[in-house]
Amino acid sequence: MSTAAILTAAGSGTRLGHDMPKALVQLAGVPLVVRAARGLALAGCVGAVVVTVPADEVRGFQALFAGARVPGTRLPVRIVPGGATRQASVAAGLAALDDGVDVVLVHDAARCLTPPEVVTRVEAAVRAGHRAVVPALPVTDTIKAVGAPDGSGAAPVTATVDRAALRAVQTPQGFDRALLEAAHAAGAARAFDEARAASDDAGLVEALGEAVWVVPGHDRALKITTPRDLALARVLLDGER
Ligand SMILES: Nc1ccn([C@@H]2O[C@H](COP(=O)(O)OP(=O)(O)OP(=O)(O)O)[C@@H](O)[C@H]2O)c(=O)n1
Ligand SMILES: C[C@](O)(CO)[C@H](O)COP(=O)(O)O
Repeated sequence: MSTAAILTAAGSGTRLGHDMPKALVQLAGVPLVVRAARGLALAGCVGAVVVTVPADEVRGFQALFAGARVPGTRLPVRIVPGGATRQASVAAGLAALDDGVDVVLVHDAARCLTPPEVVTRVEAAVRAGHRAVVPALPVTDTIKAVGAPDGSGAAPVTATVDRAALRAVQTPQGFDRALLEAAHAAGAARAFDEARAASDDAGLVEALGEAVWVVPGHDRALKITTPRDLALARVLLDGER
């Protein structure tokens, strides 16, 4: 039995605002998707990676992963067309896994600086018997629930949430394969509607009534969503040199 990763890279990157899919945007000369795949390879516990990509970009991504390996490593890569939502892309990745895979890590290409130790921590927790595991960080802002905005755009606060009980969830999220497949099958009707699709895979597992466990995440596992995130990632890399 082995562990595989599904690396989601089929998004367009609207909020980043480049004229190419976000996963192809370069950070210090390396596309985000290649950085993310290298992080998975460095962890040492992943035996294969399935990358979900925009349907019209399959050849371009295949060229990035020449020889169907993560560049600079021997880790095998399969490129598959993703779907209309992240949930649909993960479902497409699941369908492409080899038979011998029993643990699946689902990771965002957009979280391309995730340290390998986070990957190994999540995978080890699944192997230890926690069938659904997410890395996460405590929240540092005060979080308030709000109601509908009034005519001026100001929204009334309806509650202040106890932040001690909250966590901001990252990827990779790790799962027993059978559980993840059951969760995606049960949530399949939501997959093609962005408004109803699950924003993460653990949410589909929770909807089944199954337990999801949290392990420590990492500041560097930030999701590159906006130009500000990309600038922050550049600063983090510069700080390393
Ligand atoms: N249909 C989709 C949408 C998203 N993703 C992937 O899911 C991850 C998290 O999505 P997000 O950061 O929201 O990326 P985009 O959807 O590209 O961003 P935007 O909403 O700004 O277009 C990304 O690695 C993205 O490539 C995917 O594989 N398939
Ligand atoms: C999966 C995820 O990265 C966990 O925080 C997040 O939910 C993805 O959300 P997005 O709106 O698809 O970026």
